Amino acid sequence: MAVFTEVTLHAAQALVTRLGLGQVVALRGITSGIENTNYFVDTDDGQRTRQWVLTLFERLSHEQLPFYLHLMKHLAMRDIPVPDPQADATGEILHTVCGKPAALVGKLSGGHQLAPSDWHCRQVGTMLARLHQAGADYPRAQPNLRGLAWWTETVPVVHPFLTLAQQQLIDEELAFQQHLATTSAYQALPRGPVHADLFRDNVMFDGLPGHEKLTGFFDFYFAGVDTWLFDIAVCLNDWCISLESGRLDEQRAQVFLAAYDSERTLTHDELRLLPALLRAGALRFWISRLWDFHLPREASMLKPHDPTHFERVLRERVGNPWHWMR
Ligand SMILES: Nc1ncnc2c1ncn2[C@@H]1O[C@H](COP(=O)(O)OP(=O)(O)O)[C@@H](O)[C@H]1O
Ligand SMILES: N[C@@H](CCOP(=O)(O)O)C(=O)O
Repeated sequence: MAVFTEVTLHAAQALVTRLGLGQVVALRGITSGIENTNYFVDTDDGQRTRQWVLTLFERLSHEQLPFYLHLMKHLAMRDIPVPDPQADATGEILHTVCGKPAALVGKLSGGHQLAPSDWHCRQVGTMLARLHQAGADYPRAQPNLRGLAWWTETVPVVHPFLTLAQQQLIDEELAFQQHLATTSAYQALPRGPVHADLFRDNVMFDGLPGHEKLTGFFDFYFAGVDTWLFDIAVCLNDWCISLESGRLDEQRAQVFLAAYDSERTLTHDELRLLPALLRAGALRFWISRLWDFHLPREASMLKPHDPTHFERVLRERVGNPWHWMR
């Protein structure tokens, strides 16, 4: 469990009072997540009990956070199902709790689909395309802070922890991605705000088994302006693969892409560069998992994700490039 900062009832109540939401009736640390401190908070204002998620940002600064929080508000206002950050009487949505930047957002109903079927992939593909389109006129800009510049800076940091074969793979892939970024086809890819971490555990579904409905995307704290194709690749690499082998499940990948494409038609260059971006998506999470695994931060309870998973995914994407045919 990632509770980097212990939040007292007193501190939670002070925020809830400032937001005019009544009394805190329950406060419990959340037993997952690796970036931020998260708590479920239930409040009662005398009329009704409501459920929230309190996030204390452990790495992101007060300067970086307005991009994410206002993006969530922007998307929520355009009917994309995302948690809406709560404002105080002055309209401020970025708060301070225990000396850390913090936000209080609505709790989404339902749970994760950790073994997704075509049914779930279709809904995620459709909603991702809607999110990209709804975000296109978002006025703030911030690059994907886990993009190429960060990979370039972080690969040397994790290098000493790798075998020679791993060093070779990571170096070659980084060089490949650095070259790709200089090409005119890559630079012309459509772009805008992307979630950039839309894994199975960042989407909620609710409803009876086999009929679950997507209730929301959350955890926007890796979002940034990047190519829409990168977001698609991150999703394919998680929603549409066999977790054991890292191989793409072609059926689910077809369904995901067809659903996305029916909302926003993928361009010729997006289809052509998809195999390269699938590699980029794998590299990005291999690096961050290596970094979290070998250079962990202090946390009261924390279970790092397995880096070897994305090493396998990357080897697969390099060895078996996959092209989608409409
Ligand atoms: N808005 C929300 N609604 C419902 N559950 C949430 C919400 N935000 C976070 N959670 C729960 O908290 C867990 C950890 O949140 P997450 O954002 O993934 O943490 P981290 O940013 O530390 O990786 C999620 O897996 C989910 O169960
Ligand atoms: N999805 C990433 C880790 C980011 O953590 P999250 O809990 O915020 O999704 C991974 O799987 O490596």
